[in-house]
Amino acid sequence: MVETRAEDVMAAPVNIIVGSHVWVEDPVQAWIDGEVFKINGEEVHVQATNGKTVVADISKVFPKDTEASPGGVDDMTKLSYLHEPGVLHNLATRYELNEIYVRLIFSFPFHDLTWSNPTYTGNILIAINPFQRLPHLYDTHMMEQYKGAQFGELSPHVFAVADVAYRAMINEGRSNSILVSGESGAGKTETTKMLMRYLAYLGGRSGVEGRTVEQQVLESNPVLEAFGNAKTVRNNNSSRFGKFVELQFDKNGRISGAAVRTYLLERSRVCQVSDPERNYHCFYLLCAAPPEVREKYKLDHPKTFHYLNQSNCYKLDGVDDTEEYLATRRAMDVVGISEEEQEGIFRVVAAILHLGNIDFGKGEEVDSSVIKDEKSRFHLNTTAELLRCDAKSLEDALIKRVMVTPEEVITRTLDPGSAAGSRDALAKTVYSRLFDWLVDKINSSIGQDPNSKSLIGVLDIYGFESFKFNSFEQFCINFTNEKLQQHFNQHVFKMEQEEYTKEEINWSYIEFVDNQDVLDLIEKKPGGIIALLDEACMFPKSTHETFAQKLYQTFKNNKRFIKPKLSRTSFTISHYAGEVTYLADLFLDKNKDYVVAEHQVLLTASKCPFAAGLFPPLPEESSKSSKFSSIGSRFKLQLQSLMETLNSTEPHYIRCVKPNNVLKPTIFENANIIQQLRCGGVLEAIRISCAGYPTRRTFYEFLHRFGVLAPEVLEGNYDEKVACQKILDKMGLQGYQVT
Ligand SMILES: Nc1ncnc2c1ncn2[C@@H]1O[C@H](COP(=O)(O)OP(=O)(O)OP(=O)(O)O)[C@@H](O)[C@H]1O
Repeated sequence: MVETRAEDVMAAPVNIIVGSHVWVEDPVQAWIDGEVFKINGEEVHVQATNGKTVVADISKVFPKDTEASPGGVDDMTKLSYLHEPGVLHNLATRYELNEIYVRLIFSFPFHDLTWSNPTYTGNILIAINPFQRLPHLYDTHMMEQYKGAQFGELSPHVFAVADVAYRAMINEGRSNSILVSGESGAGKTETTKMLMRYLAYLGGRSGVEGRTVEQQVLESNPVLEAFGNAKTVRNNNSSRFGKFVELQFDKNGRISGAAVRTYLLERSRVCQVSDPERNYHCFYLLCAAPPEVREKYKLDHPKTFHYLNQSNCYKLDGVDDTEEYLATRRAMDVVGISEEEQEGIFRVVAAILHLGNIDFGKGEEVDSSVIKDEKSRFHLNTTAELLRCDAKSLEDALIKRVMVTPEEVITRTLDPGSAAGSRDALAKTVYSRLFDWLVDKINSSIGQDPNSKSLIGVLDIYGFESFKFNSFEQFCINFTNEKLQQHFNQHVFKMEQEEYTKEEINWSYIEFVDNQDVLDLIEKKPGGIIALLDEACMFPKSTHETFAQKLYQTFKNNKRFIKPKLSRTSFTISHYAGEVTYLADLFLDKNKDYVVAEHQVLLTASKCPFAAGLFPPLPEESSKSSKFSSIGSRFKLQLQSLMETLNSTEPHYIRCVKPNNVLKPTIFENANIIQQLRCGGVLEAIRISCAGYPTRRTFYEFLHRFGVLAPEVLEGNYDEKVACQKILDKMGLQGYQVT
């Protein structure tokens, strides 16, 4: 078999001659194809098929495969030229035919072209969101087909990934993980659900009635979605948290337990929504509940609530909130949330809405406030009723702060702005505690299998983000992606090296982008950004400006850190996927992770066991000691533990791609997709792959395709292998291997 390195066959300028069919860059289309009509030194003149004439540097001109299959190929490594325009064109061709999956197999010099003994390790499945239901792709018939099918025999599919992970687990007794990534709206959650359905199908108990583990796992999705998903500009059903679902299997390959871990719920959404987005689904579905429920909670149309009416969007196309309410209740039944608990949950949700309607006016004393009017008083009383706490205590907890000094106890009042801030802080805390409670409940009700030796984990986590304005949330998200990228690099790199050594193939060190320096910049202790942020949060006099100055000083010579000119509070990190500028303005507030003592006391004393249960009394010690906890550091620890779990598994990668920003079928935006392939590490994987030996051909295939280059060789009566060697020598190619 002949293996050629990508550089040798694809980008070599020597291949580009007048008459060559090529790809050239285009500011609008990203890449356009055409024919070379003139070459002037390094300058290549191309007549593009869209009528344009383009002059490009020869290093930016790539050969086009004129013999490419009109339907595209299901595996990128079957492309003759594995370069960016080729990859993009292949995806576009397939997407047009509603073939939304393409795989990229890392190129190891397996001799066996039938792929009868491959591992799925090192493959990436690229999934392009179809933005339309394709039921035939996911029905039971399809699941039956993929069950135990030889890898590569059927088209690429999420089921194939899950099937390989499951088989690998059964056969080798190893844990596996499937990492699903992509930007918001790319299809991660849908993909994850499909994976879970298929794994439940493989590892479920057929014909068992009642609440099985697999049913509970599947039904935990609608519950988590009702409380953790919202409509955003980028996705009508956007998960505002990261999720790792761990399915545990017994020795017979049956699902015996499961655990859900969640990451960083977006708390600010509870009290701040911008048009045309929505708050979390649960608020709207409760406002659309049957009349007796709404009456009980004194609910009205969402537009009457401050936390919902900051945006004009109340309804979602094609979604009936009343039906969603009932479906959520049913799902809660299945996952084992009792009637009483459900009552408590919705009472808390309603209380948050009423809480948001409490406004404050100026009090008589300086910097003090009062409940603004009768309407606010009504909502204050209703909130207290729903939370089963004393209305006066609630009022005090919102507008007063008690400070205990060694000498005396001082009561300080808050001005109306601070009181509103205190109200919002309470709403966010209660909501995030509620969400964590749901996750814990789902976990305890599904149950863990302590005897399970192997698991399959599915990670559905936010992809790299870079907006016009980026804040602490994007910082944490991009930190996550740096971690995952490092995991990916290490895995692929290690694996390639092992394969090459096994095959006794000469290879040079593949220089891949190592992002350890970015990770150090962010998480190193002491001295990394998270550590400096914690320090700033602990120091009472810090402001976002002093924090930013500290960063500028500390990382003056760090090549991954840039201080933007003219800015006093923003900083830029050079991430693996590109530069992102963060506004430090809210970093300190957003990093602080403490519950106002007055809020804690208020809710601990609630007569509603459910609400009080969300605020267990703090152990004596921790309330006294000033042990500092921050969102950033806690998240860092969570990520560390996730990485440890992932490192003990065999990973499989699915990169979801969002083909357009209008969320419509059939629209394929080249530049947008290229950007995602870059951020998602796909192009990097191709680069690593190209540095190896990605193009594999049997001797027969090679002779058939390239024999024309040396007809005399074909005529000679050579052994196939020798003939291949002669062709390669004649063409002066270097870096190939014949094995
Ligand atoms: N395989 C699919 N078939 C049909 N529709 C899909 C598929 N994948 C995604 N979609 C559509 O795209 C929408 C967005 O997908 P999804 O919610 O899975 O994105 P996401 O990557 O999880 O986004 P976020 O990060 O915002 O949660 C879905 O609501 C659905 O309408």
